[in-house]
Amino acid sequence: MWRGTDLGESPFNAPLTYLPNIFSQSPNLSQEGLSPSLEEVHATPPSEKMALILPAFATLCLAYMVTNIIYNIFFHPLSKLPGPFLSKISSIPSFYHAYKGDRHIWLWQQFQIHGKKIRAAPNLVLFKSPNAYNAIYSFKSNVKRSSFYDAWGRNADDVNVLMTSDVQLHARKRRLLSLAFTDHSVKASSPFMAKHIDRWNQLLVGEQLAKTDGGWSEPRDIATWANYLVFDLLGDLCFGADFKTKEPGENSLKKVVDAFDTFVTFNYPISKSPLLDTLVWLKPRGLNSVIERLAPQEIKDHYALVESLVKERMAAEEKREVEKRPVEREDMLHFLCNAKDPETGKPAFDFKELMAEANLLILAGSDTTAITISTVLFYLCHDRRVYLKLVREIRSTFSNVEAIVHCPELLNCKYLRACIDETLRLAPAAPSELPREILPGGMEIDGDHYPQGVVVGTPNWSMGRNEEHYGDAYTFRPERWIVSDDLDTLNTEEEVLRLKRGLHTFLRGPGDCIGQKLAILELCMVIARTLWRFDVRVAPGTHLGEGRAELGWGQRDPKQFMLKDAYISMREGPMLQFRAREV
Ligand code: HEM
Repeated sequence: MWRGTDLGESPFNAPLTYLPNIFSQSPNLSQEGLSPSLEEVHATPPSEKMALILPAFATLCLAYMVTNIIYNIFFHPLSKLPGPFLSKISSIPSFYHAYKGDRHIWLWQQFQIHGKKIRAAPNLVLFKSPNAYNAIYSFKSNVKRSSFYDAWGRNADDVNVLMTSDVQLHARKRRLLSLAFTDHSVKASSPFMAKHIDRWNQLLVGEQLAKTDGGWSEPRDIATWANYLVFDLLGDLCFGADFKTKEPGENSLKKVVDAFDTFVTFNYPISKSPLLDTLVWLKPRGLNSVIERLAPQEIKDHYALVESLVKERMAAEEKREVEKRPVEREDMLHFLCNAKDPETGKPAFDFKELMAEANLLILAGSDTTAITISTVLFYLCHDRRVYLKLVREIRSTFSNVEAIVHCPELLNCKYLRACIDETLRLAPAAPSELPREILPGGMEIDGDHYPQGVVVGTPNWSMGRNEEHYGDAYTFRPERWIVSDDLDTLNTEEEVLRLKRGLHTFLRGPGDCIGQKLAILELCMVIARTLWRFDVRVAPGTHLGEGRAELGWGQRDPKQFMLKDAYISMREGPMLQFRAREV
């Protein structure tokens, strides 16, 4: 393919904000009659000046756009790549599908039409191949997070590890944050989890148990119920606060969960829009304060609450250290407050950094895990064979529910883990690509060279449905992740390793999910405790979350869970019922 010119050298790579500068520097424009001379402009009254300047400016913009389109179609380093025609010239299709929430489906359709790689926007190449995945996201990759991530920060102080695109700065932040994610801290989170899951289980069956038909509970929309469980759990785990959103009755914090979903759904199309660079430029120049002022009251209240919790805890931890008292709560905030920078021996985080990371943890950890709880339960309740096999594993491994904690028996429940992996393959918490920008020097992907400045990625929804890699890619079959010499489920170690090279829903490499061990523990405990106690079924007559014919190509199968793409996945359902287990 092409070798040579990096995108950074192209005048068309400049953000739209700099448009007037680019054109005012061109020596030919006034000679060509596109704009008036300086003398003419100075001699005319202001209203007439505007009458001259506006058409000239419009003409310049038009000329820029036409030139840009021609460049993108014929001369751009990505011009030979397959993909929808409109995407060659503009990010509008990408923006439109982000706005509709079906960008992951649109990308999947483009792979079906064009093959293993597509140009999804003028400067964006996406791949559907494990080799490309490993080239883009590994520790050796010559990439950084793209400007997509710059669209998400609240203000100049809100720079957390996820939004840091500078490679060295990210590595430093990451090293410090990982001090709070040790094996010890994950194990210490188990009692917090047990407490919240048990209460959640109680509420799921409610007072209805044995009163309604066959002892089944009222139908529960698991999307909402899982949101509340995880939000409460992370509140407790991160800040030592019980948000109580899962409890019945009024609670203003319940609205925070929805408000964050609204914020993500609003921000995602912006981060995929042709105006991204302009908006990112405007953010520190006033746009951030406008957005902050317009934010829903629930979000403002939530940040204020987190701020006071962090301040209180910092003071309490300092006091405890001075008084040399033992630790009262081993939660995330305890580990973050006490983390020391290994190079300086000083506290790893100041107040602002602590706020930024604490807010990220609750956001990054809540929606993702809640989505996966909903999706695991969806797939289990839509496949009786898998459901019964998993129930048998859980109930035969543990003689009582209290034993389901952070322990080798739980982490060795192979079928449980395989069900989670299979769910994350088909319904990833982040369904589209996690975009990375190529650094100076360019890089090889799938045998082709790509220059500096190109943005690349591998969309998770399409990767998980790669028939070349998985064969029966659309079937929910957890057995594919387990080595077995049983004749019905025969599977070799090599085959499992080969499959694992294609599935990285927690990402891989320098920016992988720092909370993945915590998330796996939480998912295992929620599913195992719930299925140990209850029989579960889809509420008769309900179909929430299922694929439907009217949704169109790629979304018709009722056995597949349908998501909306808002960088993280949005969803509804399933509607489930619970009753005390019969055996
Ligand atoms: C099923 C649950 C989860 C999934 C599928 C998941 C997935 C991911 C993915 C794909 C990324 C990379 C995002 C990107 O580069 O755009 C990520 C990053 C991250 N996740 Fe998770 N996550 C989960 C749960 C959690 C939990 C429970 C926490 C913490 C409480 C957490 C904290 C983070 C943080 C801090 C990052 C940024 C890491 C960095 O930039 O170095 N996640 N996660």
